[in-house]
Amino acid sequence: MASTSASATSFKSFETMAISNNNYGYSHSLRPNTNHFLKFKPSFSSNFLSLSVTTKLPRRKFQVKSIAAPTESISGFEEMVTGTQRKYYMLGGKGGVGKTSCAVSLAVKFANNGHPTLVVSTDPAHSLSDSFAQDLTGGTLVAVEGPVSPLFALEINPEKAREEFRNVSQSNGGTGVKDFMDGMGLGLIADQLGELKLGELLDTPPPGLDEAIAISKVIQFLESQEYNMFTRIVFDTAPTGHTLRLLSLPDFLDASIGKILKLKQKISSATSAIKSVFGQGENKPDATDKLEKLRERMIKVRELFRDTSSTEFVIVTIPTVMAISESSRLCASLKKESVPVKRLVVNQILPQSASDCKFCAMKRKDQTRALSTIENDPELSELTMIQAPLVDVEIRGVPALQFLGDIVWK
Ligand SMILES: Nc1ncnc2c1ncn2[C@@H]1O[C@H](COP(=O)(O)OP(=O)(O)OP(=O)(O)O)[C@@H](O)[C@H]1O
Repeated sequence: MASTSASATSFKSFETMAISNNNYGYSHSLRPNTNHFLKFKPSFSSNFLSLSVTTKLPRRKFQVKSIAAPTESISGFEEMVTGTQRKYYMLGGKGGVGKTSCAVSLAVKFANNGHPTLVVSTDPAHSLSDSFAQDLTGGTLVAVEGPVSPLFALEINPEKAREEFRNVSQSNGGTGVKDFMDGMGLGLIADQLGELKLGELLDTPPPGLDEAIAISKVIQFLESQEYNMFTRIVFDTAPTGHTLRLLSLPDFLDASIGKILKLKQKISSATSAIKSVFGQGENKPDATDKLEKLRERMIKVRELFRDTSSTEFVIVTIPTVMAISESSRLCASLKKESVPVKRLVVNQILPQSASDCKFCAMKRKDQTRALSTIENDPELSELTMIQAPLVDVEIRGVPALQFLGDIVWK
């Protein structure tokens, strides 16, 4: 294990934490459309960590202060930030462990280190807007105010994305095509189409479908000239179960779409003769092209998840035995699917305190026990463990995210 030991000594890395924000709410930290160049001054001493963030406009000074010493664990951020080749980081884990906070703070840190960065939420229950304290809804790229280099966020509306997919697939394999074929006396092929049950799939989508479509949509954005500047893409993924199903879903969808396209070819050749007899014009370029494009993107999603040179899945967890067990299963599944995974963030570790109340003492004991299970876990012990403290302020708005990022991503 490349990090600090998971014993009680781990807790010595934090002193009691106190954070002030000069009485300004983080939610008002930066106004939209203001000049957002920052003076960014992190300073560390042996047991004091402070970060001043000053915006040119409006004239407000935010200070996030803590008497915490930086953690001992090293995330290997240097390696993550090096190089201009585009890299993808997918952060995932159990619900509520801090995936969004970790993902967003990483994105802010990339942007502050010179990388034009895109952070994407593929979690159906988005929280990017809440995390940045900025309205990012709308399914398109929105500039985040604050960081030095461009930082954009994208919240994909999963239902809308699925609806688009439905429209494309229905015009190929839905009732329109079936009725047309019935009319042409090609009922047998129509029955085969029915067997694909694509409509059913879209009415009761399996978990992971939305996310697969969401990721394919991101790829669609990134293919455009306008957005090829991004060198770091950070995904805030949906909770564990969805992510796992997502891994096998591209294969499934690829197979379904592949069948539809094959069938479509058969239909085209069968109907072209009829059309020539009845003098009907050639088909306009129809939705098949779109479907083919979608299929290509699905293949790219699958490849992306497994590309060790450009992609890494970072598991986020908390120090409880239950969360760690789930993380271990997630790690095993990711490895089985050949998804590159190197780092484990253990979030919300209790800071050291000289005077624990009974409750805190119990909690600390539990956390110590949970951390020691990581050391003995065959899957997780191989990963670089990054310890992130539980801070006594809500991680909301760019200044707070910068603060968290500087503690976690070192
Ligand atoms: N290290 C931390 N210290 C204090 N609060 C934290 C920390 N990490 C996360 N939180 C808080 O915990 C809550 C949940 O965090 P977050 O939204 O990042 O989790 P999530 O795993 O993305 O949740 P979900 O699965 O619901 O999307 C938020 O209020 C966040 O501010």
